[in-house]
Amino acid sequence: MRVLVVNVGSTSVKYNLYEMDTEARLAAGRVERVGTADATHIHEGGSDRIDGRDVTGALRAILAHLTREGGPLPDPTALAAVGHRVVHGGEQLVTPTPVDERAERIIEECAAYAPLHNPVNLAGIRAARAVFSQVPHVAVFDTAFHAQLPPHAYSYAIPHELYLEKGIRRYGFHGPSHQYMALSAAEHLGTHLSRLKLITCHLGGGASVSAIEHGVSVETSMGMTPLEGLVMGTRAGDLDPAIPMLLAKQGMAAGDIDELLNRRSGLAGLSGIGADFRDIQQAAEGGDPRARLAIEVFVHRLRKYVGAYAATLGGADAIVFTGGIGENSALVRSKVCEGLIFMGVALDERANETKRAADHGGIVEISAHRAPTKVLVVRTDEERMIAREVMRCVVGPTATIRSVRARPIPVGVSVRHVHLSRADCDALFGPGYELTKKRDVTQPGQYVTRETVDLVGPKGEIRRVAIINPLRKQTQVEVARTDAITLGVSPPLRESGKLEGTPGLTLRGPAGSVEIPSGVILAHRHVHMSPDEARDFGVNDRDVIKVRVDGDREMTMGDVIVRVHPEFTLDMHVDTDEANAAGLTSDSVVAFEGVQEPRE
Ligand SMILES: Nc1ncnc2c1ncn2[C@@H]1O[C@H](COP(=O)(O)OP(=O)(O)O)[C@@H](O)[C@H]1O
Ligand SMILES: CC(=O)OP(=O)(O)O
Ligand SMILES: [Mg+2]
Repeated sequence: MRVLVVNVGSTSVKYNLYEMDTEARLAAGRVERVGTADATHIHEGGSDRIDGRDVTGALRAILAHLTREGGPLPDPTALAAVGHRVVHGGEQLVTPTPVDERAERIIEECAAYAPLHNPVNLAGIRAARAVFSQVPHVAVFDTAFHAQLPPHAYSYAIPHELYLEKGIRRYGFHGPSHQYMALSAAEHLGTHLSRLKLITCHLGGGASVSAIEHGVSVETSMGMTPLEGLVMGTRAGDLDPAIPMLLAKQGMAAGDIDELLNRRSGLAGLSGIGADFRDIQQAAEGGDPRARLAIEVFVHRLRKYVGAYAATLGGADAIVFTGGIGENSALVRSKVCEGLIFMGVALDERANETKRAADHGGIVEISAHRAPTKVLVVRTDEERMIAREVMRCVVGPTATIRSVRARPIPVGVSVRHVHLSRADCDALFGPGYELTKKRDVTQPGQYVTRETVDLVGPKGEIRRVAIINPLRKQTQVEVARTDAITLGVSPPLRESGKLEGTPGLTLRGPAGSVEIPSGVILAHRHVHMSPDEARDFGVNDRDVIKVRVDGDREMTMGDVIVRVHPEFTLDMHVDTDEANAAGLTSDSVVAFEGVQEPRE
């Protein structure tokens, strides 16, 4: 089932299209500078200027791109649902909600609490509902992951009636990102979430930090609105609440105060340069004192929260960083962690400087080897979390993949087959015979032929065995152990092409028989993948990995060899014995569990 996730920001529309059976990302892109004459759609194939004067225009361009000939969604009705990130749903909308008129109305009402986000989120929903009118739309709220904050964390120390009557309390935001960080950290550390205490820092345009205990958010820095807490691109974060009152008394209008604290403060206000951390970092390196101050205030505030949350949790097993700044700024991570040795934090500065989450399957450890508190950098994936919630909402809880980083690998069950050499093909089918194509197999350029051969062994024979073309240098016969017993041969477990010392067999075709002296193997299970996919998994060619098989015959399969080649597509090959033992078919997926042995 295909799910499109749309994340509409103030100036951009980001989207991801997933095949949720495997969580494969079929397309991803964004339209930048929405609302201007320069709206640009950036996608896998490059970038196009589009008519994106409003969100509807941007979504039309995205739809046209997805449904183009040869695109990932040739038939728009193949879409199962559209998921929308919505920042605030107030008290009424917390769990993922199918969008209808009532939901739209509540999101509109909550715009007062998230002025930078809800209006554009709603515009995105309305435009997408117009463009994709046939499918369900689901709103997934930033607040959901914080729904279990305890009362002592969500209550402000103001008259309790204000909570009871007006719902004034801490809600917390960036839920999908904090959840993703927690799940990734648990997978990386090989410990169940229920045994972990984590401090997760999402540092992007907006920034927030959460304390997560047993997988539950127990404290978070954003409040009633996404204005409280850390220093952000244009938002002030924490400040004495008397300041806006003073400004109001001096005649500043409420709308202007809102504008000041939401759009003209934070890094932009302190530095006078703008909201982009890269520009500020560059200016600071050039000696600009206001840029330096902006970074110092940013880091100081974050350290304060990290220390406070360590106290809240009674210590932390890991600190996790993500978001444009968290993922990319070694400077910020280094300054935040400086002097936190009292709570077990020590960075491996070299790893901090050089390692990138994106190059290590989305998560990388940058703490010193024996430091008790791990420091992790994660490439967040809010959209994947949202897509899962959409599936839960539309199809039901069983539809979602449990593993977090969920990197499922499709399975191809490889039935016994033969690869022929030119000479053996001639002997079996006649000189110069050209085998004809029946159907493609998953690896590009390879196909099953209409012709078959019989295998004749000392104990028995197996008729009409498939041939896979193109021809090879040496004939190779791949059988399952059960087949080998039938034939009366005893081939070793081998990788394709490694045929020294393997037993032979007789092949029988319409034009004659050949006795091959060697070439019979039990194919070693393996995964084909492209270099991009390998990078995504954080594995290298010839690494040995483990995968988990879910289902009625759940098991872990080790000794799976990774084979990387630009022409490979992601696919794990097992033989029929292995497939039957594990209940796998060619429609199954397995979950990547980790590297068992790196290539020596
Ligand atoms: N290499 C980098 N070094 C420092 N900061 C970076 C780097 N790359 C991106 N950033 C910062 O990340 C922030 C944007 O974060 P991001 O998570 O992409 O934004 P958003 O919250 O809008 O989705 C910007 O301040 C940007 O300058
Ligand atoms: C809630 C919030 O601040 O989101 P963003 O970081 O996308 O602005
Ligand atoms: Mg963000």
